Amino acid sequence: MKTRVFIDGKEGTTGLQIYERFQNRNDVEIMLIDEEKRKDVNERAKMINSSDITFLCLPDAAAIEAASLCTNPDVRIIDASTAHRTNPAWDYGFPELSEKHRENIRNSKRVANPGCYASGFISLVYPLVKAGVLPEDYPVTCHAVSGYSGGGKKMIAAMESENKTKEMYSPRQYALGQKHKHIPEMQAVCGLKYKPMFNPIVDDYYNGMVVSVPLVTRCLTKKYTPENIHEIMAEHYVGQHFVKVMELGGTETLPDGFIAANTLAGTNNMQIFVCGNEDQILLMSRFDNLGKGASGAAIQNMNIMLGINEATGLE
Ligand SMILES: NC(=O)C1=CN([C@@H]2O[C@H](COP(=O)(O)OP(=O)(O)OC[C@H]3O[C@@H](n4cnc5c(N)ncnc54)[C@H](OP(=O)(O)O)[C@@H]3O)[C@@H](O)[C@H]2O)C=CC1
Ligand SMILES: CC(=O)N[C@@H](CCC(=O)OP(=O)(O)O)C(=O)O
Repeated sequence: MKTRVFIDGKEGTTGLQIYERFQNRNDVEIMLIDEEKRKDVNERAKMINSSDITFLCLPDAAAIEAASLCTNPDVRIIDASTAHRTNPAWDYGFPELSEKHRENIRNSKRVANPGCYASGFISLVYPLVKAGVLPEDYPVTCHAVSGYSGGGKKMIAAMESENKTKEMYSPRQYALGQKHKHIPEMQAVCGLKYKPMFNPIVDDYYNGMVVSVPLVTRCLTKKYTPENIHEIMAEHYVGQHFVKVMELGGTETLPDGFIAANTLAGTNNMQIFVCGNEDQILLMSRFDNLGKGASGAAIQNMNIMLGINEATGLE
């Protein structure tokens, strides 16, 4: 029997990508809502309650509303929005973090898909807190660059409009007040005592991102070298299909010393780099904000929930 899937917000950036990634799958039946009724609460409630799995690809308020419309206890929900990521009643959809995360997702009725920047940050910080390398009170800082599709339909329209201003052709740093919506999940999932400083930059290309976390080795729980950190990261992600720890220093992958943010666009892969020297270590995570940062991760989570190969439809 096919899995009946409803995508609430199918006309948006994430919803459309999920829909497109299902096109070659014959184990899934996509439930289509009448175009004029796609924002009609009663019609959406009907669709949600007659699905096996519903994806929420909506602004936060609409995602909270959609979850409250679900009265059928058998329906499983995967929410791509920020709304439920630190809600303890929901499971955080990052299966590579630990066997427990994967098992929780497998058995879950409510999965919160990680934020794109948060995915990169957590992929770097979580293993080091867990291994006791990074003290919980470390003053973590993070810089990141994203393609403009991360801003959804509105930003895409602005970046592709004829009225694009001169500034929009250059990288633009934002969230200057340190209130970015991903900071709470970064702190909570990693178990950090204090909020990380987070400095995102959006640039003039469609998709792909790099998230960087610098570490000063004298402030770690003891003196660690890049080799030590690389070994810990490699061990943490050993055997993972989508998350790979690259060679130390990026010597083969980045021979010219540049890390471009768009090379994994269109994939669900994530590459982790450990660079630097014995005083200062730079950790970087590269992936697609629309892939492992959104729709790819959402489908990977669905595959795990269905008990099938997690890479189904994602190659
Ligand atoms: N873009 C990205 O890289 C990522 C986005 N996300 C998250 O996923 C969610 C969706 O983001 P994204 O796809 O970028 O956003 P978009 O703005 O591209 O799409 C949102 C969609 O939801 C629709 N919508 C809005 N309100 C309602 C409602 N009440 N009922 C039904 N549909 C509604 C919109 O309709 P209309 O077409 O009329 O505007 C639009 O089609 C957000 O919470 C976002 O934060 C998560 C990870 C990455
Ligand atoms: C470039 C850009 O604007 N990016 C978005 C984040 C995209 C994303 O992942 O948002 P979710 O929280 O829904 O996951 C932002 O900074 O708000």
